[in-house]
Amino acid sequence: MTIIIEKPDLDLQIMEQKVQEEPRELVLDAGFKVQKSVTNTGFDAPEINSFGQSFRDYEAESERKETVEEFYRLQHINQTYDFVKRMREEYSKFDRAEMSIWECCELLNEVVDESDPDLDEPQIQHLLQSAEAIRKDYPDQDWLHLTALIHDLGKVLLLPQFGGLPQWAVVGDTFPLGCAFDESIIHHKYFKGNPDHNNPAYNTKNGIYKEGCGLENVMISWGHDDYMYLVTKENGTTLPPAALFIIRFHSFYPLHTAGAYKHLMNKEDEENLKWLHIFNKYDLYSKSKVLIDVEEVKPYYMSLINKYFPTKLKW
Ligand SMILES: O[C@H]1[C@H](O)[C@@H](O)[C@H](O)[C@@H](O)[C@H]1O
Ligand SMILES: [Fe+2]
Ligand SMILES: [Fe+2]
Repeated sequence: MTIIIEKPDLDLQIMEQKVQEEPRELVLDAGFKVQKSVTNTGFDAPEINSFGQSFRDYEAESERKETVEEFYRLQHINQTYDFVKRMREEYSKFDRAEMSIWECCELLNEVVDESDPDLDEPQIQHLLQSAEAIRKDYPDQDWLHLTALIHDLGKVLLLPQFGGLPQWAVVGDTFPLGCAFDESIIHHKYFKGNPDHNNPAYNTKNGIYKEGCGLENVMISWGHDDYMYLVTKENGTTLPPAALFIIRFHSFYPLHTAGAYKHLMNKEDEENLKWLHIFNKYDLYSKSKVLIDVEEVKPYYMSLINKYFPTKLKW
């Protein structure tokens, strides 16, 4: 069956205008300390998370610190070039489920992410919180609302039906394989236990890659980002390329926040990275204890899902 879906028109200039506009107000949490954003994306980023700490502070003493650090120890030891290659092959069969995007959102009700120092709510709340926040500031970019809604759906890999992968193979920040692990990666010290770290083919700045080869050609640690990117592509979405880029690289903090690995980017990546920078603010700073009423916003997101995706997808 061929499904024809109207192609969205993506106007990059709209983004250029938006970035210069005055920030709008976004109240995330009652009594939350809200700071005028240091970024110019029109989003008031809160200074502290729901645990009273700065966002992404991996050294702060908190109830989650130990769990998060142990998570990164395992992730850094086990994510190797060969592992990622095997996982990509395995999950490119798309033989685990047939379901709609919304069904997958509901599955995420069961999932809690052990790598995240800022959030311990069910993941469906994170999807809706980030989508609603970005929708408020970019009302005309409906593709961006939907991208936010789906960006973490790959976390279903944690569920038995999708292989029940361990947390280190699903969540957390990502980084490239096949070249040196950059110092900016959280808890970098644990890479000492990774076999690739001592492999001369993989431990130089460029490793197996050529400068400017394009991120499309770079092997990235396996997890919810790469999986959801594969699923989205395979099922013939009409979302624009920037959406796929966001999905695949949203956890690539070493690149989008620390500025590492830029030598691997090409021209197209540079354009897409602008969108990822915008997206990242909403992904990170919308995490809050004020929950969204799922049933209330469902009709809006259903309309976007129908616009950009087939009814059932292969997972
Ligand atoms: O802990 C978080 C979480 O797992 C996010 O979904 C991911 O995108 C982040 O990069 C990661 O650090
Ligand atoms: Fe994520
Ligand atoms: Fe997220």
